[in-house]
Amino acid sequence: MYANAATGAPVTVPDLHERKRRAEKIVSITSYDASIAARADEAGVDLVLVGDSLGMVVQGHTSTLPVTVDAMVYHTACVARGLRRALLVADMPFMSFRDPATALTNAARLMAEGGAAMVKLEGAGWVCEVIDALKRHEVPVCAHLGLTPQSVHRLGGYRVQGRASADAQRLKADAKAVQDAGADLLVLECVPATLAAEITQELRIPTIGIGAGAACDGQVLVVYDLLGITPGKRPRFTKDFLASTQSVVDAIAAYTHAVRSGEFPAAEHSY
Ligand SMILES: Nc1nc(=O)c2c([nH]1)NC[C@@H]1CN(c3ccc(C(=O)N[C@@H](CCC(=O)O)C(=O)O)cc3)CN21
Ligand SMILES: CC(C)C(=O)C(=O)O
Ligand SMILES: [Mg+2]
Repeated sequence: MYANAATGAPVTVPDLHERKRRAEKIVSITSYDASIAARADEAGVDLVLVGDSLGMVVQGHTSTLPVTVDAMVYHTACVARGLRRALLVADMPFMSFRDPATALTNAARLMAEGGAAMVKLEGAGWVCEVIDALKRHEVPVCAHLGLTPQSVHRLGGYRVQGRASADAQRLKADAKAVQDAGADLLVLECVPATLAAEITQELRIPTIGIGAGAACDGQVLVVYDLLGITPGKRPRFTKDFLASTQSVVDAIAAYTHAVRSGEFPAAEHSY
């Protein structure tokens, strides 16, 4: 049984590492407000992410780049008031972690004003030095590799990453590098399922997939995607869980169950 879901005890960073050891899936969704956060907590979600996707799904921009630290702090504080048990993770927005000193200042705001227990940041390379600085100052870190939406102008669109073998090798090396730099968790976004499976097996730290297949140690979805609210063409990796349930809590609970049982994501949601 999932200890924290059964006991109501708060989810901690060591709990997530224990989950990987026991092969128990980690369930995560995004939230941007107290009401959805409360429903996610009630449905048994382990980790709630205040994603910079809020720039697109809340603010209506076409990318995540316009999101400010002030906006992230505001939404993180809103979500914190809705949570009792789930671990609260906040995205560091574009340019907010461009050097270690800036990253420390902004992570401090997300934690002290927003109530986040962990921050997430996209990339490897020079980002490893930032991860190391955050960890030395007791900030738990989630790394994020594969499709990193803050890189949309370099990537040329929201496309699957790591399909060519050279790209796959670089992604594996980056995953090891962020782990060695001190990351506690790794989000893998839009990468082939076989590559995500190999990275998950090679790493000590848990991987959380979005469009990265079922072998990851956990899954995350943008909450409006799993409630079928997002307008326009939906990415392959999403599923509307509200379509077959009666309420928002039931839909989030159905997603939670489907991740824990390994039913979601299926092959049709993977690359
Ligand atoms: N509503 C929402 N859901 C998300 O998952 C999400 C956001 N917004 N905004 C920030 C980023 C952008 N994301 C995206 C957006 C589009 C695709 C997409 O259309 N992917 C194609 C892949 C095409 C290919 O094969 O390369 C797909 O059809 O799934 C993927 C991730 C993920 N994130
Ligand atoms: C989709 C997740 C991983 C994210 O980074 C976001 O919501 O911003
Ligand atoms: Mg994000």
